[in-house]
Amino acid sequence: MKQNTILELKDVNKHFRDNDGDIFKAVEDVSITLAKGECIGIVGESGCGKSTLARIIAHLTEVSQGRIIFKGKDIVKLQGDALKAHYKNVQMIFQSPLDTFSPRMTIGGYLIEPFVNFKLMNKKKAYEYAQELLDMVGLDKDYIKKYPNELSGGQLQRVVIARAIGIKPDIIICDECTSALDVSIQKQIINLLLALKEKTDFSNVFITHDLALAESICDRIYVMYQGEIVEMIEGQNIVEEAKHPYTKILLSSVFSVKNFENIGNQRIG
Ligand SMILES: Nc1ncnc2c1ncn2[C@@H]1O[C@H](COP(=O)(O)OP(=O)(O)OP(=O)(O)O)[C@@H](O)[C@H]1O
Repeated sequence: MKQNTILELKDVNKHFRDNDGDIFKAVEDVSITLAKGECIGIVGESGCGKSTLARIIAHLTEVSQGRIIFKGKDIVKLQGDALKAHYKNVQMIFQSPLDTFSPRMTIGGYLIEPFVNFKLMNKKKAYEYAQELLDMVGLDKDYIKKYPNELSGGQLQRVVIARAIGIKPDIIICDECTSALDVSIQKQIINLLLALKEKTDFSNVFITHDLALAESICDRIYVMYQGEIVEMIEGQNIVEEAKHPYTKILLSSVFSVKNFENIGNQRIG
């Protein structure tokens, strides 16, 4: 393990049983590492096991086999209070922000929930902090009183990011966190994540089917195919470095790097 490694998955497997009782291997012998402040990408087509792997990292799904070393300790068997405490360390941002909210809870209520639940601060302090967080993600402080249906998808995703950042986790997992948004809004959210990452130095697991997007923001990319990691590539050089036939197919079918670069160069503030 490298000195600055924050997370290491060693030969992790997740098997499900289908309706006939047969075993289905959703994640097979996956080994990955994540260093402090690093952004790794997990890329692959729908159904290859990306979300299952994300849930394993966040400890929302138990592994069938393998080890998960977080800050030097195996966390696979964490339970009770220790597990509850660990949930603070890893935050997830999902594809569809609206699913994350209860329609009857205000944005303020949503934002203060973890701080009050984890007993990190009292309600008054949490409300003040929630306003700071809204400001940090480029939303007006008055949004605290609004309900989810009064915000756009992009604004809701900013609120989700605000809450995740506010907990000061070591790791943020973004699971297709921009896929449900319009292209221009996607770019704003990515730029926001990059800016916040610079400020707060969290480590990032970025899950996407979009190799171009992964290439533009990740330090390293793991390519996943049918539950296995088939290739690991250092970011920025996917086209030159890709060796595995599956990665090459992804490259040729999923996107045009050139087109994305043209859009990608126009940063939205
Ligand atoms: N709880 C479960 N029980 C049975 N099979 C499951 C379960 N969760 C996931 N799977 C199966 O595991 C495989 C991987 O699913 P997963 O959601 O991890 O893929 P994915 O790459 O994230 O796909 P997508 O991008 O479409 O979400 C799929 O075939 C899925 O049907």
